[in-house]
Amino acid sequence: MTTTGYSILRNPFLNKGTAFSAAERERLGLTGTLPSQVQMIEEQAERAYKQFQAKSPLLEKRTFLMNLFNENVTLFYHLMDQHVSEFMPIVYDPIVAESIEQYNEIYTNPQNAAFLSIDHPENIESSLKSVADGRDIKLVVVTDAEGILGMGDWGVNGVDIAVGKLMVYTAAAGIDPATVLPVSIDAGTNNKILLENPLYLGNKHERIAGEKYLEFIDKFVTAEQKLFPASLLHWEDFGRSNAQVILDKYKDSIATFNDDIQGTGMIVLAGIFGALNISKEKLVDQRFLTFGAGTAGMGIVNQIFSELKQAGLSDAEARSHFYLVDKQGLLFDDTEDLTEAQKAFTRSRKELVNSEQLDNLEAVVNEIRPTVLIGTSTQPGTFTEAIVKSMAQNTERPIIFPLSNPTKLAEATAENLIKWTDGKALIATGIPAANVTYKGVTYKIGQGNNALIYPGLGFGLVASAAKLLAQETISAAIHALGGLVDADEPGAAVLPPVSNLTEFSQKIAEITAQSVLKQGLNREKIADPKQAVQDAKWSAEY
Ligand SMILES: NC(=O)c1ccc[n+]([C@@H]2O[C@H](COP(=O)([O-])OP(=O)(O)OC[C@H]3O[C@@H](n4cnc5c(N)ncnc54)[C@H](O)[C@@H]3O)[C@@H](O)[C@H]2O)c1
Ligand SMILES: O=C(O)C[C@H](O)C(=O)O
Ligand SMILES: [Mn+2]
Repeated sequence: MTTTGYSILRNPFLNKGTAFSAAERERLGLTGTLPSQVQMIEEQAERAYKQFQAKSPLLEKRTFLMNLFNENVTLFYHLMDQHVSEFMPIVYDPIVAESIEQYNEIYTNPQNAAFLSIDHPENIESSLKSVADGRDIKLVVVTDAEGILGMGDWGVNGVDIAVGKLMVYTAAAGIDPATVLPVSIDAGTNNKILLENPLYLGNKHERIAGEKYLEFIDKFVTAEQKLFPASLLHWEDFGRSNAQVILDKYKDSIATFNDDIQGTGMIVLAGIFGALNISKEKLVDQRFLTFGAGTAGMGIVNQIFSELKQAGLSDAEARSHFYLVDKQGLLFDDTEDLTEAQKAFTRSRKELVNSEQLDNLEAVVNEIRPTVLIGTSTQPGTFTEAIVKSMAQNTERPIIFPLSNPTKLAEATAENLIKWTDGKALIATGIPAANVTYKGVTYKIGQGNNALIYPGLGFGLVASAAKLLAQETISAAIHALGGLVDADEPGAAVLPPVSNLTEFSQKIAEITAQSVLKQGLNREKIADPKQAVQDAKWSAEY
């Protein structure tokens, strides 16, 4: 990195803008390049926030923040620290979805992301090196954008989700933004809108799949590990047919996790624990219905399954708690087109006399009377009044999590769920939801989004120099978060509020680091895990 003159003003990791002192200006060859007043970061943040407030609509606010990030990373995070609940939905879900849809039209600056093209595997290593620009990379978020949120294939546009996820990492947990790298794997796209858009910035051909794709992924992992051997590799928004395959291939040899599978499984189980704290019920007494048994749905099922087994249930007993509904209806062992992950949790037709009729969610809810209903289907409005009322008839405190993102894809709104169950439903939604006031009680709605857990988990792994992520660590982090609910407050949420994100991310990071050390999975010697987390924490000050 060049560190003098205009090159420093144009380097977002080093730039302080008007906050460079007279001495620094002198030393760095900046005298005369800035107005004479030297400002504090607080003054810069005040000005930036006023500029932010003047922008409308939210997508414009997002563009403003991205430009600020491109100019001065420290100032961006200083401001985000002050307004985390306000900025989260803009920097991240749901507004990130709009920015992805309009990426080619609103494109400004690649935000220090690496763009890897499937047509040029020979460039993987040199590209990663160029983008890192000598920085010591500790965390990589990679997407191939085949399954962006619930919106499907968005080709190179999907890079924004990797950027957004990393912004949440720093704002929530305090990972040094100079040590992170967003990566777009451009394997082509099957999205016709993009292929027909003359402004499309990615590879203008169909998605490459199969052997060639997996070879490219392998080359990427090899290069990434070679260049950044101390890094954690986070997979985001891969398609259903690749996400689990890739995770299984690498999870036992490097520090890695898939956010949609594992992060989502973790946040949902933490939310269920929060709900059970409120209803004073037990996990082993629940019947789980997952609507949309894809990447996230199966990640959730497997996480709960693992917890049930830890509670002493046999494999068969634990499996008997689950019912999966996908496009085909309730999944039976003779259903066609089952995925590998689904096969372990199908039902037998013998157990249900009217199995032929169980081809839609309503029939299944009426028949099996779930106590927990999870939506990861990408199908908006599918938790209908009839379905929700049926659940409420059969269980005192139904746990209902419509998790599909972004906003337009949610299976139900929190407001309707409260109304239809007369305030009985225990709810978490994928995107942020406002409080719901009903019959004099104000219900707070937890955000069941993996963003509430992956930053603490990932930061804890980085801070403890973890070689691998073990199930035991995942479980420890879940319990840490699920226990943070104030169960006795009327209308309590099942998860802690985003406004406390930095506090609970710190706690999750500490628990994660402790667990890594307990299992001897740390690459380096670390005396005190809490101290290691503290020492690794970056703060947005000059
Ligand atoms: N809140 C969170 O933290 C979180 C985390 C991950 C994913 N999600 C959301 O979950 C949704 C699914 O994501 P994914 O990564 O699992 O995608 P995916 O494509 O892997 O899975 C979606 C599943 O839904 C099924 N489906 C489609 N139409 C259906 C229908 N009509 N009825 C029943 N099932 C149907 C698909 O066959 C597939 O199995 C997305 O909207 C995503 O934003 C939320
Ligand atoms: O990105 C999000 O908001 C959560 C999750 O990873 C998703 O894919 O929906
Ligand atoms: Mn995701």
